[in-house]
Amino acid sequence: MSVALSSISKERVYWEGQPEHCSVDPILIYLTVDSVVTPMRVLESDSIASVKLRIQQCKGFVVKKQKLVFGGRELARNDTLIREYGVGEGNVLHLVLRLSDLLFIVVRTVSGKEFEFHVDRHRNVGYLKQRIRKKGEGFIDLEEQELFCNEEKLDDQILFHDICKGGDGVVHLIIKKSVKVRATPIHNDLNLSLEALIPSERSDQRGLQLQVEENKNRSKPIQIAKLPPGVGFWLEPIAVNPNINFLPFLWDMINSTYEGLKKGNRPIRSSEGTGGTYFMQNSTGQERVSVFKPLDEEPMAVNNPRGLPCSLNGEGLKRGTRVGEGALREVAAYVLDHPRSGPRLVSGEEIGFSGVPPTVMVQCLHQEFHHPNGYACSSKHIKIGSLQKFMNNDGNCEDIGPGVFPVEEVHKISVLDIRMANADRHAGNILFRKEAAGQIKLIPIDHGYCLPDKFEDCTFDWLYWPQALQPYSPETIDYINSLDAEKDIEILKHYGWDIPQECARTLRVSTMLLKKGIKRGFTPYAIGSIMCRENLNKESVIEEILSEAQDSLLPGMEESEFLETISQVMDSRLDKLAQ
Ligand SMILES: Nc1ncnc2c1ncn2[C@@H]1O[C@H](COP(=O)(O)OP(=O)(O)OP(=O)(O)O)[C@@H](O)[C@H]1O
Repeated sequence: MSVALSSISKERVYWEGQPEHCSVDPILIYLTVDSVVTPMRVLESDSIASVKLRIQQCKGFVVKKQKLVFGGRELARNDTLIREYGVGEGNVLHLVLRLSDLLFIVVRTVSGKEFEFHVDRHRNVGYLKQRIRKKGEGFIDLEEQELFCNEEKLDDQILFHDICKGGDGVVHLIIKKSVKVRATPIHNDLNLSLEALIPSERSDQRGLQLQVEENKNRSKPIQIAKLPPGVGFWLEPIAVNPNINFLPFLWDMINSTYEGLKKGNRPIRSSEGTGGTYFMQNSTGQERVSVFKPLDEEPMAVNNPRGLPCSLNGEGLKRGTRVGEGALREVAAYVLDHPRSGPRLVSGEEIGFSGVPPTVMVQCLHQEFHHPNGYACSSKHIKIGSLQKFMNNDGNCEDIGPGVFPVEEVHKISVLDIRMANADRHAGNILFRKEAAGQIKLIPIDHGYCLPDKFEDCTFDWLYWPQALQPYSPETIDYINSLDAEKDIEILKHYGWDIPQECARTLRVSTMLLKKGIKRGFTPYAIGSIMCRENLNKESVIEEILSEAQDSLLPGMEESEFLETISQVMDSRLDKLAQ
């Protein structure tokens, strides 16, 4: 693979901690991040986890925020050796950083009093002022504040994202009355200083000062983006089947997103995720109402904003998926997440058994989306993608230990992932919310890699959570028994997705496995383990079952006969496992 991509950073080629006595010769590979290419030496026998650790040591990017991609495939298994993924001398690895949308902000007054806030990097300065007002009532008069950056007044509308271009940093604010401001951008962190007067200090006529300091390595001033005024937009649901009426709550989501755009509240691109994910705001701009994921910005798609190369053969980042089909799969996951009372078109209920947020296919036009080849307000630039309800949350499951999750919450996710053969269930794709009673609710998101046409990349982080070892409750067993893969395929067709035969087979086989598993009293762990590979090169039990059935496949055999064979092979394998 060619590496003449851009300037090569002058960092050390050799890693610190490289064992000198190492018997295996190191290989030279190239790491690209933000279009900067860094040569690095690693051992072919290094695991993905140790390569990530080296990247953390060298570049400071926290391991769990790293996603490595090579040859169009995510190097998702941390315990796998890089040579098992086929990485060799001279190859290029793409590093995608999943930055947190939350910034940690410390506001300090001149008297040294400190307040701490977690503020979304897409919030503006005005929003922070409101938070300060609530928290610091009585000693900070925000009416008198003026915030400046680089000697320019910081408008209330300016987003922290535009101030803090680097990683998920800590932001220090000091409030004063002077308008002198200095700003220095930094690589990972941004340190803002905003000094405020407490009432007794106001009399000394000291003013407000915002300083941006920190990171010694870079000195370029921050460019605060001056957004042009809104130039038009478009948002419309796509219904392939004109007989389908969108349920009222879906219209609410679409309409409030539309109103937000109409009021000029621009889509905000998430810092997390490998594809383009945009938070859509309501008409006041104070709330997020939906999340738009355009097809052409998916990982490996032509307009991916994270610098990932285009797929060469059309395969997506996970085996058995196609680039440009993520939105379809997102919608399919919602459509098939039936409420306990039955399919949504009958029950009309918003949230299904597993809690997938309401999702529809839309077309949307806005200049804020990624248009690397220029933008014009024309139908040529309309993007098609999934629009999903924004779910208020307190973070994702990577942020906290799984011990606090209720068993039923983990089980509902396991049911979804097994039947959809989800190839992207890492803990970051489960949001959590603390309910009023202190209970934790899990919200599964990001289903663009479900229903692959092969099981190779299925991985479930919950497999290693203690709740996965608990048996399913009778209610969950009833729900599983009510599932019908044939009806599901019909429902998808009704919604406009004539699912390819191989993906339909995945749905049939995984639903079959789930049902046969619970009949034998298997736990989510036992069923999930059958579906996931233990390591990269060892086929999973489900893959072995399919191969065995394939071997007895006769020319001209109908799909139904093939499934019958799979069923028999599966029975005998499961019976052995049950012994
Ligand atoms: N429905 C939702 N409600 C609230 N936040 C959401 C929702 N969907 C996505 N997000 C936020 O947007 C971020 C990026 O979304 P998402 O994970 O779907 O993108 P992606 O590019 O597919 O990511 P990944 O790298 O995990 O494949 C998530 O980490 C989450 O914080």
